[in-house]
Amino acid sequence: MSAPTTTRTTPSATTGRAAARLTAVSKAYGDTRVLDAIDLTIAPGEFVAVLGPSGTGKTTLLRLLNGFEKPDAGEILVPPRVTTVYQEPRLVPAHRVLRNVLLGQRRTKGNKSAALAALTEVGLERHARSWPATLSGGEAQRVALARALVRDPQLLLLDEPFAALDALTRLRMHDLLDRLRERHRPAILLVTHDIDEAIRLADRIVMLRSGSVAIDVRIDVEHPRTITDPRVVDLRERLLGELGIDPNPTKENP
Ligand SMILES: Nc1ncnc2c1ncn2[C@@H]1O[C@H](COP(=O)(O)OP(=O)(O)OP(=O)(O)O)[C@@H](O)[C@H]1O
Repeated sequence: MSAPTTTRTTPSATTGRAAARLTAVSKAYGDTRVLDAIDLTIAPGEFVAVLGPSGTGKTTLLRLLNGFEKPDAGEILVPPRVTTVYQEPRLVPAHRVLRNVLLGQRRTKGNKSAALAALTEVGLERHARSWPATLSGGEAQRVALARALVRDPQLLLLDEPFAALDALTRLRMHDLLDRLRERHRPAILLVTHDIDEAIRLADRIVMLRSGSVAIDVRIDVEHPRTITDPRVVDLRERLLGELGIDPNPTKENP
């Protein structure tokens, strides 16, 4: 078996037509085998949603891609610019919004105007001088998105970024993510528990189960997708079935 590696590389140089590639990647914590020889390739600009029951290694997969974890075996190729947005916005309370967007970057005139432009893109330019504590949950998460965008990621990792938001704000965030994606075209890997969110946003859904890829399916349905579209209904039933959930719980059996 080859030694495990994580390599940051120019996508076109080593990964061919891929923004990220995992080859035979395994990861265990003690006796718990979390990922078992996973193969996964994400194309440049592709939006992949990762679903799966709790504890199947979704977050571990993401942590391998952003380099916070090392694989036990296999090879991971990622581009140089990888950025993660988490469920909680992770803003520094002692810094104003603009400085949070600039976090970790030099405070040059160019970087500042790029940060302001990113805040404008997420509709928060008027909050540039606000403190994080004065923002709503949705606004704070938009700042987190602006902070990710300003780094111009080739691979954007989203770890349940909308899970803590109310339903209406979540729908607005879906629209915003659509627009940002259209403009910036990073490859995206979204970890979510929300099947409808995955179907609404992604080009492709990967479902993990017991450390392996149980389903890997492209969503060939044009946007905007409606939940009544028969192709969406079929896909939803298939995904719910894999999770062991009845798609029509109120329907009476004949
Ligand atoms: N640092 C760690 N040390 C030990 N065990 C860990 C660690 N991180 C994760 N695990 C274990 O690895 C397994 C997979 O965890 P992971 O967080 O990747 O799952 P997940 O699919 O993201 O779960 P959820 O949907 O509940 O967020 C779990 O059994 C978890 O307890």
